[in-house]
Amino acid sequence: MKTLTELVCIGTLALATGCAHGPATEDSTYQGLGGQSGIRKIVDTLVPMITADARIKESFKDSDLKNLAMRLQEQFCELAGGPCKYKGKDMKDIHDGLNITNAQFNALAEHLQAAMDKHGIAPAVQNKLVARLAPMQKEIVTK
Ligand code: HEM
Repeated sequence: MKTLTELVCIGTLALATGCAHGPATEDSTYQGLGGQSGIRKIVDTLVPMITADARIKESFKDSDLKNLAMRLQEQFCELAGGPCKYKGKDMKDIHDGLNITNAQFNALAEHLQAAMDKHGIAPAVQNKLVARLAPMQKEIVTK
């Protein structure tokens, strides 16, 4: 078993190596999603799935779907460690008053996974993105 000192040394070495290569940006998830064009394809598959699903489509009846697609692309790109900045509204503010349930949140997450499957995204990469979206559940679900 490694001693604490050894572990600290390994950690320090890893940090030093990271610093030598510039700021540590975790972009393997972004690359795994296929970069900007891969993310665009996923979102372009996802949005029609959302608006066709009886469990959630009612919420989007007055929505600007072009704007939604653009914001989702920015958001997924940023969360995946890509070179984007989400410029949309605060997650709590935009979803407030929609009375979204856990089941509806899960429905959207399932569609996202199906869209990623359709574009051949590796399960480990899918899991990373979904794990980064998961903390938003408490901001989005109000019912
Ligand atoms: C993983 C879960 C979800 C994520 C990451 C997410 C993300 C987003 C984003 C980025 C926007 C755009 C904000 C903006 O326009 O500035 C948005 C808007 C919206 N979301 Fe969600 N959302 C999620 C779940 C849901 C669910 C489950 C529903 C409804 C059942 C929902 C309904 C809406 C509606 C109605 C809008 C407003 C669209 C518009 O009118 O422009 N969202 N969401």
